[in-house]
Order: sequence, then structure tokens, then C-alpha cells
Amino acid sequence: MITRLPPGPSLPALTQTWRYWRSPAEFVRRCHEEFGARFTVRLWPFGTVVVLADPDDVKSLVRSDPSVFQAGRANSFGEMVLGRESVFVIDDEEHSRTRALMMPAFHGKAVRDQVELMREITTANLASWPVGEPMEALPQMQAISLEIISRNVMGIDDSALKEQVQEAVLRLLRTGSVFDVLPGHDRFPSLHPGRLKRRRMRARADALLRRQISAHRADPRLAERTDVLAMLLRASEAEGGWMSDANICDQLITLLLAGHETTATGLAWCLERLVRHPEVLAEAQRAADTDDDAYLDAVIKEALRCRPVVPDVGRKLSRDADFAGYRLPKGTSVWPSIALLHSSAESFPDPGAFRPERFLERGAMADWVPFGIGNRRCLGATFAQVESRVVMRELLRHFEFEPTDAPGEDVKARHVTQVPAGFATVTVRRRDAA
Ligand code: HEM
Repeated sequence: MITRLPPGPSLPALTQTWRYWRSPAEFVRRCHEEFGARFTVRLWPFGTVVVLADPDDVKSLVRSDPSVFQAGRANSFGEMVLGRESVFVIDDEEHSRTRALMMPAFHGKAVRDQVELMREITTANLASWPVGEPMEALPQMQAISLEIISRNVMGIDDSALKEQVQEAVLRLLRTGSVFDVLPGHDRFPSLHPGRLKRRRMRARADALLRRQISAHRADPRLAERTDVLAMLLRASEAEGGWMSDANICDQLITLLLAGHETTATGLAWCLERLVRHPEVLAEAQRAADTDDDAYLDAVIKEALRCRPVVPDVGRKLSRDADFAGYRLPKGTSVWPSIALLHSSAESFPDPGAFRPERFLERGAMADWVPFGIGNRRCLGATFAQVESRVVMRELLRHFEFEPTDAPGEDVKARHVTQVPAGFATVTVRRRDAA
């Protein structure tokens, strides 16, 4: 007889929830040890969640019907900040259409055209780094990433407006709360001052972005502009103007938020790992000096493997469905666990070691999924990898990083990302040659 759900802890949902929220990574790891590569947990407010750690299951999920295994539905916690029409929270036809319209701005050539700008922004930021004393690298990386993504997305010429938008976006991000995942979280905002504040922040960001949209529309050079906003306006126009300004604002906010916090965190982890592995650090420095992009890319990939910025991705069932020999009821969430997939000794021998060479020895690795999977795979994956390479290269060319034998920084959950608990504290010295 077909069981409805894979096995999992028999503890009351409340106890599971408490253990999960206390330490998500630890809870999931223990369940994996006890129940294997496919297990069911009951977590408030998500409900029944089937966690997947078997690469074959993840491949089956990629082949499954996205209108049944819905990502937008699973991501609905993002609605209050990103907006109801954000590509992250919608599904089906609406999702494919919106994504197709945004995608060209993040293809190889469009991203390569941004390299010089990325380099300039990074070197300008490095000028203010304190030398010879411990410094938290994460906030610096956020400043670099936010500047890069806002210039790329909005192509803003007016620097006062750009700073206002950046400030509004950061304030909006800070209003995000773990309670956003609650069902019906947006229904009674007046009972929750935090949510009212978030609405105000979002309205402020929208007003600024609408000013930018109007400026773009009035720009006689709109046809030649290469920023994402210009591309969206042109593409929408070509399809009869189906994207309203409110819709465009949702996509811009999504890109600004999704595009800076994640990349900055990946870069911070890269530094946190490098200063604890002096031989890799020396090799990375050589690679930066000799334009050995393959090695720098391997360092970035290895950091994203062993410290994934996003630990898992979600899909939610719109109806009962068969999956991997089980009958999963409507409403079940299915979470491929990036963290568990990346720590599999079968896919990545000696998974605890920080060894970029593994990405040079083998070509593409199907089990390496820091950017998610299938038709929802991160829209900015190429952008993020190119940006990370440019920033790392500049950092290593300008600075020497002091190695440390301090224990690795703990993993701390922040919004949907996992950041280094000490914000990647490093000590740098300027290199004479830089
Ligand atoms: C190291 C940096 C980054 C990481 C680790 C990352 C990771 C992810 C992950 C795991 C997802 C969910 C995929 C899924 O559900 O299967 C995602 C979605 C997304 N990311 Fe990223 N991301 C990064 C950088 C970026 C950048 C730079 C941008 C924009 C420029 C971006 C824009 C998006 C968007 C728009 C989505 C939603 C795609 C959709 O639902 O169709 N991300 N990202």
C-alpha cells in the first residue's frame, strides 16, 4: 500500500517547531541522520513539510508539473515586502510571462557589459576599508552589492534619487520579520504596528521608483539604455504595455532585495573560509594576480557549496500528487534542502573540507544547487557569479588578508539567508603592488 508521507519525527508539531526555529540547520541535519534522505516534519506555520536530500528526488521535482508543485505559493511570505505581482511569489502563466520578460537583462552578454562598472564600484568602496584592525566584511559587501545592483537595475543618473531608493530598500528589508510567514499575515495590518510601518516603507520606495519610471519614459535615449528598468519598459511596450507601473515596482524591489543581500552574503562567506585556509588564500591571491578566473570561480563555488546562502527552497502542492512512491496531500510543502545536498559525501567527497579544486577536477556538478532548481532557478545566478568574481579579484589585488586559526563563524539565519554570525570578521593590509 502506498504510504501518504515519508517517515519523520513523531514529536508533537509544537516541539518540532520549537527545535526547528531554535536551529534550523541542526534540526534538519538530525532528521536526515535519523530518517534518511527523504523525511516529513511538521512545522508551524508551514504545516507538513517533506524535506528532500536525495539528488534523484530533486531531479524528479524539476520534472514535476510546476502548476502542482508551486514555488510562488510557497514563497507567499515575501508578498508584503516584494508585492503581490513579484516574480518570486507568482505562479503559472503569469510567472513564465514575467520571468521571460526579465530574463534578457540577466543573460551572459548583458552581464558581461556590467563588469567594468562592477570593478569601479568595488575599488571605490575599498578605499575606505580600515587596515590592520579587525573589520566586519559583510556590511562592506552589502554596500558594494547594493550599489552594483541599483545601478544595474535602475540605471539611475540622479545620485540623490539613487541614495534615497537605496535607503528606502534597506529600511524595507529591515522591517521583514519571521512572522511574515504566518497565514493571513497581511489581513489585519492595523493590529500590528510593524506591518503598518512596512506598508509605509513600501509606499515610500514605490513613490521613488515611480519617479524613476517617469524619468525613463521621458528619456529620449530610452531605446539605447541597458539597465533592467529600460529593458522592462521596452519589452512591456512591445507586448502592448501589459505591465502596469505597480507591477514594474514589484519587480524592481524584488531585484534590488534579492540581488544584493544574497551576493553580499556569499562574498562574506568566501572571505570567512579563505582566512581559515591559508593555502587556498595564497592560491586565490595568485589567481587574482594572474587573471586565473577559473580558480576564482572555483573558490566562489566552493564557498557557496559549503556555506549555502539560502539553505533550502520551497514548493507547495496545489492538489494531491504522487511523488517518489508517496501520495502527498494538497497543501504539503516540499523543500529540497540545499544544505543537505551540498554536504553529501557521495556527491562531494570529504564534504567538510574547503577544496575549490573539486570544481576544477570535475565539470558541471548537477548536485550543486545554491541558486535553486528548475523553472524557478535564480534569475540572477550569472550576474551573482560574475559580480562575485569581479569583487573577489579586486579585494585580493588590493589587500592581503591575515589568516586566522580562530574557529569558523557559526551560521546565523537572517531573513531568508544564512550569514556568518561574526559578519565575516577579517583583518586586511594594503598590498604595495595594488
Ligand atoms: C549568491 C547570490 C544568490 C543566491 C545564492 C541566490 C539564490 C536564489 C535561490 C535559492 C532562489 C530560489 C530558487 C528556487 O526556488 O528554486 C533565487 C530566486 C531568485 N533570485 Fe537569486 N540568488 C542570488 C543572487 C541573485 C541576484 C544577483 C539576483 C538579481 C539580480 C537574484 C534574483 C532572483 C530572483 C528574481 C529570483 C526568483 C526567480 C523565480 O521565482 O522565477 N538573485 N535566488
